Amino acid sequence: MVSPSQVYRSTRSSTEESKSFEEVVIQGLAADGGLFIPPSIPAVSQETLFGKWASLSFQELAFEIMRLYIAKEEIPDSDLKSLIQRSYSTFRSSDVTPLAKNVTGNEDNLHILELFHGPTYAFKDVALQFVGNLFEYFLQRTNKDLPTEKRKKITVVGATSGDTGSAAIYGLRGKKDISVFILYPTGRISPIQEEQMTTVPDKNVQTLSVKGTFDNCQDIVKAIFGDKEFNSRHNVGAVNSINWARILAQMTYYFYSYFQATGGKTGKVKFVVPSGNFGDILAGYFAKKMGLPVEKLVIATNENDILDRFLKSGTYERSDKVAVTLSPAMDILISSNFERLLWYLAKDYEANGDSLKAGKICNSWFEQLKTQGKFTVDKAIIAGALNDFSSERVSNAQTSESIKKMYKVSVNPEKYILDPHTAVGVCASERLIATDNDKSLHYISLSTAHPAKFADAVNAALSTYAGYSFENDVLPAELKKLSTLKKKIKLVEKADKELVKSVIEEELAKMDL
Ligand SMILES: Cc1ncc(COP(=O)(O)O)c(C=O)c1O
Ligand SMILES: N[C@@H](CCOP(=O)(O)O)C(=O)O
Repeated sequence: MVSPSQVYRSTRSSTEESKSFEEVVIQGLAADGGLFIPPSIPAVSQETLFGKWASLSFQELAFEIMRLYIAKEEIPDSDLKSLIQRSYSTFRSSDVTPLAKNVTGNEDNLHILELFHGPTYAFKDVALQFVGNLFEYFLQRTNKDLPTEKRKKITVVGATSGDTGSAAIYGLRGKKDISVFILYPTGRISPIQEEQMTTVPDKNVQTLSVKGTFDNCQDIVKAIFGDKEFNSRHNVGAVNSINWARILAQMTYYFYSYFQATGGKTGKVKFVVPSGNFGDILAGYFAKKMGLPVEKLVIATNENDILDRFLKSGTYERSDKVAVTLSPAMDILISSNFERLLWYLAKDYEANGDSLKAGKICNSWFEQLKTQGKFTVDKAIIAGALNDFSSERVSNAQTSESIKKMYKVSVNPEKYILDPHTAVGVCASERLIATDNDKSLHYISLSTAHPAKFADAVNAALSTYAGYSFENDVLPAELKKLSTLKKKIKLVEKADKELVKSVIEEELAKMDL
């Protein structure tokens, strides 16, 4: 039987309509512009968590979690297990997401959750290796026994500020019946990120370098999903965290690292998450709501601080201009996934648990955002959000200082090198350690990328230290060789939906898949 957490609805819908897991993965964004969510979050008992889940491997845990959100009728146990095994066999660590415990060695209980051991050295691999295999699985099943001309094909269109793009490309390269188009803002991603995306020779992949910002790219992608005619012609698929499967796959590491930090027991844990589009920390929210006893989820932002401002004021307001920071993957004005959290808050604190009403409320907020550039929520909503979240804003200078400090004080291992996004989280963690002043708390600070991806920021912080060498200490051989490979980039001179659509059609014809 299909359980309530295995059917989905749009955050903006006020009708009874619901969708299956396969439908939401393939469709990506709801037709009304909302995001898909399971209206009911499954509860896991403390006995199951600490009596069973605490001793599972990463892959076993992923299976238990995903099973709660995907009906057996859609993916049988054996197929789901094999999808999970294949997805994490590409990681360089047997733990998939290892926890560097007590990096500062003292009694801070500061643990760094290393999420960068996948093929593209960023946390996105944890979800996108799985999503790539999931697309392939659903398409193979749909196309089984169909003649070539009748096969369903998917055109993936994604926006990136650097990391999603390469993780999506590595998850989908060479996959049958799938073409991939990734939009990124020209000049606003790091050289290694650009090399990772543009040196993949597979003919089903094309990167589009768009003159504009990440938000321009993300807006174009969402508008393309809303373009009924284009969408029905090309079956547009999503790899951004608007795709529910991204959030689902990220839940595993919250449970797994919690058990590693506490030795499999109940403990006091805060997760500190460098945040931009709110996809990563949202997975932590689901873990908490499922029953993982987390004290707080801490949103760490850079100078693009819409989330921090919202939690402090109750107003969600788009700034006029994106700040260029040392953590460019978080240079985002609108946090796409925040809409999912707002739906649960509306349901719990304004709609008396009524999903249809929550959709109506959410829809009116996002209408206001579109027409007035902002909306304000009731105090009860903010109070509800503060039960689960707190936030910290970290400046460029503090980010750089955090990289330096960790290099100097780390003992486990010594001279630990943070990427600038991770440094935003670590800076926030250190503030909390000082203000909480509670030795029983564990701080799990999420490390979202390998430092090699952000050479300029890391070198600017560390190059004056005797003995430090980026080439020897930071850069993996696999990334070193990228600069020697041929690049495949298509420049898009204007951030314009129609122009992007025509480029995609032109390139699709050339791919001839
Ligand atoms: C390295 C890195 N850190 C942090 C983030 C922020 O994560 P999220 O957008 O899920 O909040 C991103 C981009 O998404 C990223 O690439
Ligand atoms: N920081 C991201 C931006 C896209 O976010 P997503 O999580 O919604 O895919 C990136 O690196 O591209």
